[in-house]
Amino acid sequence: MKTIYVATTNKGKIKEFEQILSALSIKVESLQDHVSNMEDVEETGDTFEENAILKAETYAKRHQVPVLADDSGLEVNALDGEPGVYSARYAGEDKNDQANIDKVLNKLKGVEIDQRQGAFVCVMAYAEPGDKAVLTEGKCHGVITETRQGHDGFGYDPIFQPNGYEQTLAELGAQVKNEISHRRHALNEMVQILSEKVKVEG
Ligand SMILES: O=c1[nH]c(=O)c2ncn([C@@H]3O[C@H](COP(=O)(O)OP(=O)(O)OP(=O)(O)O)[C@@H](O)[C@H]3O)c2[nH]1
Ligand SMILES: [Mg+2]
Repeated sequence: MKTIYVATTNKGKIKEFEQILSALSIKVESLQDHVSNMEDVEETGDTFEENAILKAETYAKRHQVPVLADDSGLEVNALDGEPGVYSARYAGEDKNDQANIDKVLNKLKGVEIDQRQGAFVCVMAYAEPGDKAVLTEGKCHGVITETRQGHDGFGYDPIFQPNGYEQTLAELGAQVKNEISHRRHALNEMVQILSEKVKVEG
């Protein structure tokens, strides 16, 4: 199978892509390690789908390699789906995880635990140079805790407790997260599609 390049500027995501895909026996490389000038793609879409397509198709065309990219984020029911597509930049353009967490916790101050449901969403896009992207989606449902707990992972992991667990993703650690995460679910489906594609294309 040809090498697929994972295109993301987020170090936390790269680690998860590599761990999940190696468990699924797929070899990937980081596009950032392959090219010297991986400039960020501007995320001008209003939906995860639009931004995932933008990233995969633009990087594939720009660097002439097959690309996997995702657009992901946290949707909180009590905040009408915020931070959503703006998850990385919720508290400002400098993408500060700690400030983003503070903003969510402040907005949810006084909201009871049974009203703090939310989900991580991941839209995965695979594109070959010049072709339209193929998309899959994964979700991980849970609740937003009242305080930060744990140090693993990235983003909002310290305040997200997946359904069926008593700890946050940051406490549960990479092994558990990568079994149950939105990214894992989206990649499982994508790997199925890519293996069918290989069979058809020979
Ligand atoms: O706690 C978290 N655990 C996760 O598993 C997770 N997945 C996404 N997110 C949040 O959503 C943003 C993605 O935004 P995003 O898809 O635009 O990615 P990004 O800007 O970080 O990098 P790139 O891939 O676009 O280069 C991230 O920065 C995080 O704030 C997560 N938070
Ligand atoms: Mg981004």
